[in-house]
Amino acid sequence: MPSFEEARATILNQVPLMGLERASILDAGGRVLAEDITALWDMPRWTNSAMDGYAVRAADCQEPTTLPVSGFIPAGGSLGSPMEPGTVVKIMTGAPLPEGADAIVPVEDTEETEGGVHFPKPVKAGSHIRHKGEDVQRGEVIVPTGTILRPAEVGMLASFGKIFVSVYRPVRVAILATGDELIEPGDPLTEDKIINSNTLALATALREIGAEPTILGIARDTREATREKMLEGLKADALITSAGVSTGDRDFVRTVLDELGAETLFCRVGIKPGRPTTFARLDKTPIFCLPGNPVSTMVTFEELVRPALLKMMGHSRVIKPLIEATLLTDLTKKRLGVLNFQRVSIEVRDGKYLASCSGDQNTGILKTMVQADALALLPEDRDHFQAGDQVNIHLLSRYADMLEY
Ligand SMILES: Nc1nc2c(c(=O)[nH]1)N[C@H]1C(S)=C(S)[C@@H](COP(=O)(O)OP(=O)(O)OC[C@H]3O[C@@H](n4cnc5c(N)ncnc54)[C@H](O)[C@@H]3O)O[C@H]1N2
Ligand code: MOO
Repeated sequence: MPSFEEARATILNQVPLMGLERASILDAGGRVLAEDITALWDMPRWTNSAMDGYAVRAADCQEPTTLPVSGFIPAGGSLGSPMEPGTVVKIMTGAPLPEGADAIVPVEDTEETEGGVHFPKPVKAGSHIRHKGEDVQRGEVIVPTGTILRPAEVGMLASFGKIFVSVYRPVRVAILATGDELIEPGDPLTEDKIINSNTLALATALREIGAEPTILGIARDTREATREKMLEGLKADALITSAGVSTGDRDFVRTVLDELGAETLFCRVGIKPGRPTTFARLDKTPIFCLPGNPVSTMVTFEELVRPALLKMMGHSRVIKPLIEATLLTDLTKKRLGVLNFQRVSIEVRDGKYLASCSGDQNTGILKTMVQADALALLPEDRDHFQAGDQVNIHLLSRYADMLEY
C-alpha cells in the first residue's frame, strides 16, 4: 500500500497536460498562460509627468522665482511644440513632458500669482518624471509562459493591447456517484435513502480551481449501470467516482475498471480517511475513485485529486505548503501506521497558527468538516498529540487564515 506521498507522486506523474486554447484575457483570469508574451513597445510609451503641476526647466527655478505659464497639457494631449524659454507649462499626470522641460513641480509646491506661478523652493532636474521605457522595454517578456493570470498579469497584458492569449484548457471532469441508497437533493425523501451530497460538494471543489464539472448522476449498484455511467464519464478529461470502491458485496467500481481494461495504479493508500482510494487510467484519462463517506470524498479530493487537476491545467505550484501550527486541544489517532488527516479550526495570533480539533473525526460526520479551516496531518508513527504540540496543517481555503473585521 503506497504512503500518501507515494500515492500523490504516482498520480502527479501520470496525469496528462491539457491542450491549449485562445481565450480573451477577461476569461483567462486564474488560468495558466501557455506562451511568452513580449512587449511590442516601450512602457511608458513617452516620457511623462508623474504629478499634476508644472513642467519647468530646473535651471530656471534654483532661486525663488515667478514664471509665466505658456501652455497646458492634459493627459492624452501634447504641446505640439517645445516649451518657450523662460516659461512653464501646466501639465497633468501622464501627459507627455514637453521638449525643453526637465522637471515637474507638483501644484501643491507652487503658488498662483497674477504674473504667473511662483516656485518658492529650488527644483531638482528629473523630479516627478516617468521616463519612456522605465517600466518595460520593447522586446522584453512581460508575462512568461506558465504564469497564472492574476489581476496584475491581466492588467499588464491589457496595457499592451493583448486581449487574446493562449492558455491551458480547463479540465472537464465527470462526476459519478454510485449507490442504490442515493437520491438527488430535492427528490422526495424516503426513510431508507441518503441524499447524494458528494456530487455537488465535488462540483464546487472543481469550480474553485477553474475545472469544469460534468454531473453524470447516480449509478445504481450493478455492474452494468456502473459500467455504462463510467464509460460515459470517460468522454471527459478525467473521471471522479464516489463510493462503491471498498470491499462491500455491491462495490463494483474496481471490477468495472478491470472490465474496461483500465490500468489500476493503486487501490488503497496509507491514509485515514481515504484508505480505499483508487487511482486508475484508461488510455490517458485519469480515473479517481474516491470513497463514499462524505468527509473521505472531500479530503481525498483535496489532498490527492486537486493537485493533479491543477497540474493538468498547466499549474506548476500544485501542492499546498505545510504550515506549522500549535495545538490548543489534544488530537488522538485511532490507528498507527497511516497518515491521519484531522479536521481542525484555525486562529492566527501574533502571526502564529493555532489549531483546535473541530470535533468528531468520524468520516460520516459532515459538521466537523464544515467547522474545519484546515486539515492537520498526523504522521504514521504517533497516535497522540497534546495541546502545545506542533503539527503540520494544510489550509482548506484561501480565506482560512484571514482576519475578521
Ligand atoms: N470490510 C471493510 N469495510 C470497509 C472498509 C474496509 O477496509 N473493509 N473501508 C471502510 C472505509 S475506510 C470507507 S471510506 C468506506 C468506503 O466505502 P465505499 O467507497 O465503497 O463507499 P460506500 O460503502 O458505498 O459508502 C460509504 C458511506 O458513504 C455514503 N455515501 C456514498 N455515496 C454518497 C454520496 N454520493 N453522498 C453522500 N453520502 C454517500 C454511503 O451511504 C455510506 O454511508 O468503506 C468502509 N468499509
Ligand atoms: O478511509 Mo474511510 O475513507 O476512512 O472513512
